[in-house]
Amino acid sequence: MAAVLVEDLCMTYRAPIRESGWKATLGSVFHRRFRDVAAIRDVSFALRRGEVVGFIGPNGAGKTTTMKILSGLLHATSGHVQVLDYSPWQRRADFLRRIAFIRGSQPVGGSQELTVLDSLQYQRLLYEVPAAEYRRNLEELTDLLELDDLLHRQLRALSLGEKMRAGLALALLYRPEVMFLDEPTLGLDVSGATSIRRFVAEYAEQTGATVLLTSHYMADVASLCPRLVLIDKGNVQYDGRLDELAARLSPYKLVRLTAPHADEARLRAAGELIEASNGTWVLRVPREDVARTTAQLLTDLDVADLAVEEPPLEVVIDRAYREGVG
Ligand SMILES: Nc1ncnc2c1ncn2[C@@H]1O[C@H](COP(=O)(O)OP(=O)(O)OP(=O)(O)O)[C@@H](O)[C@H]1O
Repeated sequence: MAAVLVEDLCMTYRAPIRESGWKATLGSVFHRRFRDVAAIRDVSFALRRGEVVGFIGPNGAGKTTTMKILSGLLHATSGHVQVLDYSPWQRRADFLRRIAFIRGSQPVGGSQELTVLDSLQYQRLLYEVPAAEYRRNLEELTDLLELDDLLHRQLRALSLGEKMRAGLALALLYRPEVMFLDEPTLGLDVSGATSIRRFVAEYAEQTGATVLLTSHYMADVASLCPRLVLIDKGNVQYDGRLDELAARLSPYKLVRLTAPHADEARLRAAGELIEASNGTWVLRVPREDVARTTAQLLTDLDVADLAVEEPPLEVVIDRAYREGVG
């Protein structure tokens, strides 16, 4: 059974039309006009239990809308959704205890006057976490999220990165089996983002949770998600392995070599030279030629170091957004 099943999902918002000027404003009090905004159209995908999947797409593609439907905050206009064995829009208490929807833009809700520990205790009551389980989970989360120094501080006084750590602890205290993570590293510095990534990977591995993650930071996707669902203008454009998407959209690999005495002309003959500094060279080489070219370079030149790299994921995804997956 799939942990998450989405079939032919459509969502159309009814948005009020607001014109500028006082006459129009006054008129709209009596005659409100609306327009339909199709946010997602015929979106289908399924997640197996324990999968960690990247859900990516440009701004306005429909990612948050889909996640809101999956967590039961919105009722889809049409289509079928099933999360674990539930229809999310019913928002049954037992469903809510098995999922978490965590947003980087609003990591912690509720009263901002409470301390992190008070909020965790309140969450425990709300989600009916047994006392022994609460103590065990709290200890584990405190350790994994380095919460020791935060527990006795008020939510309102936390920095963005600290809020995200507290938000994750609150959401994961009841051990949800499915996590919808909407831009969990939004606005975090490099080490803050890295620790959130490490935490998500460890949580998923330890608990076998299913994770659907949106992010505009390709480092999140590259480090966590072997599979991608790419959505654009409300439609799924790609659903498959990340490495296959990279291979499809970038028929080149990068060969980075250190060879201080190499002849530039010889290197240019081996591939497109895209970087050269202090004896380190980067060549763009067609995928099918990589093995032959690197063997030849190692034979012909005095090579101190050589590495074959995939092109940066940003480049691949930018191409997918601009030109489509094809
Ligand atoms: N409450 C709403 N009323 C009307 N239109 C909306 C509403 N919420 C979202 N939309 C529209 O639906 C579309 C999808 O929005 P959504 O927030 O799901 O995109 P997203 O992929 O999460 O974008 P981003 O990466 O910018 O967060 C957009 O065109 C957006 O303007």
